[in-house]
Amino acid sequence: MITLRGLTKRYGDKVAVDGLTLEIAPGKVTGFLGPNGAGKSTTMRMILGLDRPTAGTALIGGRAYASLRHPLREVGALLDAKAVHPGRPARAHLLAMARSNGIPTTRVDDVLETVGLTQVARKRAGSFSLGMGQRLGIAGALLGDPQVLMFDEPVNGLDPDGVLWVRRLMRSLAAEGRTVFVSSHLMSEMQLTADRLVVIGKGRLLADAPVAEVISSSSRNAVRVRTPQPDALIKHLSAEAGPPHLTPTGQDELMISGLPIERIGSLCFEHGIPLYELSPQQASLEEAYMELTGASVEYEAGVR
Ligand SMILES: Nc1ncnc2c1ncn2[C@@H]1O[C@H](COP(=O)(O)OP(=O)(O)OP(=O)(O)O)[C@@H](O)[C@H]1O
Repeated sequence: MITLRGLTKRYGDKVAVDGLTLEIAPGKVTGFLGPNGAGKSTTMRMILGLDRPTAGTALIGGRAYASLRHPLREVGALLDAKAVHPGRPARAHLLAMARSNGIPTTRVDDVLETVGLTQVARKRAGSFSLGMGQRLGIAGALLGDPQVLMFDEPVNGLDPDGVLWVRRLMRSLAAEGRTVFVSSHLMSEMQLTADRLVVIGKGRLLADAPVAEVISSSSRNAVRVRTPQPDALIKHLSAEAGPPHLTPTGQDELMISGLPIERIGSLCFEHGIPLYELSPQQASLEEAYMELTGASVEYEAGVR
């Protein structure tokens, strides 16, 4: 469990993280989303004691990182895969980490095997590709067999095979009852990997809910209706209290949002309007995310 209470970080006038209060529960993959500069890395750094909060607290299993005797056995993290001495072989890097945290050295070969780096364990980390570097970073996070794991953009640079492997790894770590907190900009990947989402913008909490709830709250959820009598349907829909939003998408086709599918079906039945299609159109996580964060995007490219 990770617990944040009023967690705040200011850099001069800039508020990077603004009063975050939330719990990241065990047994789940919690995705951490937000536009560039939203404060995700700063939040993770404060949880790991790498940045000092201006106000508030961040606790791991009820304790501050600084008070953990063997931190790697409590929390494993991949923040920056490049933060490895380039001249040091992968195995030596992990051995040094293990020794400084009272972790048996047999774990080193176990995690090298888990991440698929056994064959290249004696090669210098500096010679690794981006994807191999990510795998080494993940090996470091897993080394102490911790209950809490945090990954900042873990699939960055991985090929499709690697992306699938990371997804399965996150799911299996959560299934073992661990707390898995992972940031990403890849919405389709998060939709497949996460149980729950924490979305922030300009340092503030925008959403903290199960993935399905974040998606269902989007106004992009709609119902597609095909009927030979669209005008009759439009007339009856307009008479509804709180009229729905209608978009004609073809000669005999309408997209309707803001009215339950059951009500649309009943209206058609009551007024004898034939239906050729009545189907829910679910918003993607990407659409829901864009809607949530629209007002919080800090670095926006000009439209060309
Ligand atoms: N050491 C620092 N000094 C000053 N400002 C900082 C520092 N570190 C971060 N910031 C600012 O704090 C804000 C949050 O940055 P942070 O890196 O946490 O965002 P992020 O959500 O991780 O972004 P990205 O998705 O681009 O990685 C940004 O505006 C950033 O410029």
